[in-house]
Amino acid sequence: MPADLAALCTRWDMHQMPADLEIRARHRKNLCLQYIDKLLRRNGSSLSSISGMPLPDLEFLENHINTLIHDEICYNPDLLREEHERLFPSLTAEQKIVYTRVISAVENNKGGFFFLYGYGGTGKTYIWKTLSAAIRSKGEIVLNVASSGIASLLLTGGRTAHSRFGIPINVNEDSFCSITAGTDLAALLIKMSLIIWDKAPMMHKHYFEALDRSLRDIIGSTNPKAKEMLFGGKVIIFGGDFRRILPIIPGGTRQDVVHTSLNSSYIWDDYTVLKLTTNMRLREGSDKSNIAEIKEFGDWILKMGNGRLGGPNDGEATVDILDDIIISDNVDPIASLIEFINPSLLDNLQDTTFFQERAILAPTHEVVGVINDRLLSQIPGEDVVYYSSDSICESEGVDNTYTESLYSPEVLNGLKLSGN
Ligand SMILES: Nc1ncnc2c1ncn2[C@@H]1O[C@H](COP(=O)(O)OP(=O)(O)OP(=O)(O)O)[C@@H](O)[C@H]1O
Repeated sequence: MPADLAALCTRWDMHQMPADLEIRARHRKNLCLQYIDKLLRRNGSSLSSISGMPLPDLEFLENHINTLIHDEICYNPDLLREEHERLFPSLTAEQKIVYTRVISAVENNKGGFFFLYGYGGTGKTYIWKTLSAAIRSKGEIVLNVASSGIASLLLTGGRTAHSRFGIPINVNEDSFCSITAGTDLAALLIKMSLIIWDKAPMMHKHYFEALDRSLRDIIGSTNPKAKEMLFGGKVIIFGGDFRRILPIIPGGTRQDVVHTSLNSSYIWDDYTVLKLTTNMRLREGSDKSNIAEIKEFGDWILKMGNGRLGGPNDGEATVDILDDIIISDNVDPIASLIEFINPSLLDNLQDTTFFQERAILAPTHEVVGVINDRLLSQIPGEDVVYYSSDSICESEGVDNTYTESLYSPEVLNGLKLSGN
């Protein structure tokens, strides 16, 4: 939080407003404060929690609507209907079954917990988009979340589950999300019709259990029956593939990992599994030159996930990796990887789509750091470092100035945490 934010407030210019809208200085200031408050609330804070900050006038507070709900219902219904009309007819038979089951559960309003199981390319994201368009076009709320930031980018209005539900970083079997009754977030959760949670299997079961307890609590405050219902009687659909990344337990055994998975949770007793089995990346109309290659890779990765490569094994095997996904440069593999993903980097620096179309994924933050440093060293000009956060989350139990002082911005910025 910049220290001169209060001064900044008074200088804020309404250049974002339509030219024909004349707003007097007092109104301008209040709109500005309301806007900053909205940004803060999206990130679990508010103007009132920062000492010395002015608040919007009561006049504006009276008109204040729940910005979280507003954000979720402000989609253009005509565009959503068009999108739905485009996507729905092309759903395959198995995709339509998923769609119908979920839509029926939402319409019945009696809750439902689904798991959509399908390996990569079977069209899970396609279904999320179709479901979201169908429900949002009616003015209802769909919360699209994913277990990782990068996966959440694929969803319309997607957020990480952590930030959307205020899930604490350190959870245990008794944890709750940081959602307080009566807040904007609580009202959003009471009002929403469907939660879509993509790439769910990579999260520890305690995250889902924390959400279950919190929803029962929050929704139960308006409807006592919800306390006895899974996820407070809301419809929730998880998606993913257990062959991919499971929860990471530092130093954990195979049994530890299995024990922390979603399907080892008490919530799994009430699930309905829906399955997708057709690789839509190989459908008619796909780029023919790539189909054979995609099919070969798809079959190989599926066998790998099913433990069918490297002969009979009990979870450990020596597997031959396909030649085309191996970096054969033993001398400077990082440089080769960067060159492979970003060919002619310097010639493409001004091309705005160049970096949007490529990404290097790495298993740990250390490796991300090494690759980043190498890549940045190739780009001419001075480095500028922007930190995403330099204060500790209140939900982590930092409630006094002494503890806060232990976590200075320098300490926080020096941490290399696991996670996504
Ligand atoms: N019914 C469909 N009609 C046309 N294209 C489809 C259909 N279903 C999926 N696709 C396309 O197939 C490709 C793969 O689908 P999608 O990304 O939804 O799969 P996914 O299961 O989410 O994959 P991953 O798990 O790897 O993220 C996408 O290009 C998508 O647009």
